[in-house]
Amino acid sequence: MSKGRPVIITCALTGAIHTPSMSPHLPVTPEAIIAEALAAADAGAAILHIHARKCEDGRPDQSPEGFARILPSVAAGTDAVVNLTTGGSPFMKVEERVRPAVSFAPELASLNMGSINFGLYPLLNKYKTFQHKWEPAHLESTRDLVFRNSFADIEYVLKACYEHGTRFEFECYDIAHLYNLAHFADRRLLKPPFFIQSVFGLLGGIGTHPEDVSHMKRTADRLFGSDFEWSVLGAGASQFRVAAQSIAMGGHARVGLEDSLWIEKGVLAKSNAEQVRKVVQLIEGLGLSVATPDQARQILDLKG
Ligand SMILES: C[C@H](N)CC(=O)CC(=O)O
Ligand SMILES: [Zn+2]
Repeated sequence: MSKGRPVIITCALTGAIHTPSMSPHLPVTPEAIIAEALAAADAGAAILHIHARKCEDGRPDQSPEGFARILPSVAAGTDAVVNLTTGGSPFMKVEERVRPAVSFAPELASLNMGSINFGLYPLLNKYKTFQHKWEPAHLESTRDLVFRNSFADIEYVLKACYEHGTRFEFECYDIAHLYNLAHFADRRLLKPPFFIQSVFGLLGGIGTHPEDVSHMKRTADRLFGSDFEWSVLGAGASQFRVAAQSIAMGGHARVGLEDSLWIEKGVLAKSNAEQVRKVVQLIEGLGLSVATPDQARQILDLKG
C-alpha cells in the first residue's frame, strides 16, 4: 500500500444532464443511486456528489423529498462525505436549486462560480432514440441554455448554506470563475481552504488541452497560494486524461456518470465504481494513496 500524498476521489453518480436513454448504467431510481453510491465509496471515492431524479422517468428532481429517498441509506451504508448539488439542473431557478442543501445541511455542497452557455451539441447529434418524451426536449432546449450563476445567485447560495456549516466544492468552468471565487474570498464571505473543482470540456467553458489544465492550476496558484485544494473533472472522453494530469500536478480528481458515461473510447462504463477503480489505479500507479473520507474531511476542513 503506497503511503504517498492522499488523493481525494469525488464520484458524481448521476447528475441532471445525461438522460436514461444514453446509458442503461445511468442510475435513476433512488435504489439504483444508493447502490451506486455505496459501491463507489467501497471502490475508493471519499466524496459522493449527489443529484436526485424522478423515479418514474429519470427527470432531474431537486425536491428535498427526492433526496430524502436517498440520503439516509447512503449515510447508513458509508462514511463517505456527501456533497449535495446546488446546481440541480441548469433549467432551474437558484431558489429551487438550493433547497436540498438547506434542508439537509450536508458537509459539502457544490457552488457554481459563474454563468456559462451550456452547450450539449455533442449529445444532441449523438442520440436519436429515446425512452421518455422529456429527453429530446431536454436536449433540444440546451441550444439556447445559459446556466445562470450571477453574483447575486452565488451570494444567495453561499449565505443560505454557510450558516449550517456546509462548505463548498467551487465549480469553476473557466478562468473567470477563479477570479469570481477570489472576489468572494476578498469580501471574507468564504474561508480557506477553498476546494476548487475545475471543470474541463463542457462547451461554453474551458477546453481539455493540457495547456488549459495547466493554465487553470497556474491561475489558482497565483490567486490563492496555499489556501486551496485543487480537483478536476473532465467531461466525456477527457475524464481520465484530465484526472491523470491533475494527480501528477498535486491535485485531486472527480469521476462519475454525471459527467462521463465512458470507461474508454466507445465503451460505456458499467458503473460509477468501475470509473473509481480506474482512477485508483492511476493514483497508486504514481505511488500515491487514495484519501479516506476522514482524510478528505481533514484536508478540506469539513464539519464531520
Ligand atoms: C459539470 C458538473 N456536472 C457540474 C455540476 O456538478 C454542477 C452542480 O451539480 O452543482
Ligand atoms: Zn452536479
